[in-house]
Amino acid sequence: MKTQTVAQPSQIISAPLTLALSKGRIFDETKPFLAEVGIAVDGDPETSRRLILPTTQPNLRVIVVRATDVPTYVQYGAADFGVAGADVLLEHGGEGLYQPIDLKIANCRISVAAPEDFDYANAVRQGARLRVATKYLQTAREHFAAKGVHVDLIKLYGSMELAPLVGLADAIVDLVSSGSTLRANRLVEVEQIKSISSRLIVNQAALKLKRAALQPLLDAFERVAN
Ligand SMILES: Nc1ncnc2c1ncn2[C@@H]1O[C@H](COP(=O)(O)OP(=O)(O)OP(=O)(O)O)[C@@H](O)[C@H]1O
Ligand SMILES: O=P(O)(O)OC[C@H]1O[C@H](OP(=O)(O)OP(=O)(O)O)[C@H](O)[C@@H]1O
Repeated sequence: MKTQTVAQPSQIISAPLTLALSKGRIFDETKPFLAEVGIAVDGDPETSRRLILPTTQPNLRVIVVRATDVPTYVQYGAADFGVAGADVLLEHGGEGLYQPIDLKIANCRISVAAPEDFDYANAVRQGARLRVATKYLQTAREHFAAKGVHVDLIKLYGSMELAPLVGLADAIVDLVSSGSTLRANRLVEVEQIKSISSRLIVNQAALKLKRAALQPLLDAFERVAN
């Protein structure tokens, strides 16, 4: 990721825009993209309960939503654009969204993991029916269907690593980055399904109706990403 200095923000946003971000890594890792065009967010979602944050550019505000909700806000036009992980976009389906830029942030992978003492390869070979816990039902369903593995999927909303430790599931489908969460819970990654990074997503109608306002920001995001 490289940064450059370009035009003053007052010159570049010609209509009111709303950017949807989730707090944590997406918020933190999006800040350098805004800094590229001289914009800073006024407020910190880690310490503030405010969900609408102004920025140093009067025509840009940030809304703070759950990571899984970012595509929904953008799809319905409640936000003009946003940043969402490919994992979240795969589950959402991408309807109504234009996905122009891979920002190459929040990099990880979505994988199958199982307890160290579970012979996953053998279970698959023998055609066993596996119980798999995940919040990524769509991705998991497609992955196992493509392999011809029969699975019962159990929907969870977090802490997937716990499920095999207490007998809820044989395996999980979850995000892996450093691998430390798996190691801490004596799980091993048995299959990598897909590399994940975050994308800029834009409401398709906003792209047409607010193109002049959005384009300089899209250009700046593209410059920083590449
Ligand atoms: N350990 C990780 N390392 C790198 N990127 C990650 C990691 N975990 C998640 N991500 C990426 O960052 C995105 C946001 O993750 P984050 O942990 O902030 O939200 P979340 O808790 O998964 O979402 P929600 O609050 O909706 O359940 C994920 O969708 C994924 O693309
Ligand atoms: O391989 P690792 O580096 O351990 O990262 C993987 C963990 O990160 C994600 O969780 P979450 O976003 O809740 O965890 P984090 O914010 O603490 O990374 C994911 O659901 C894993 O639990």
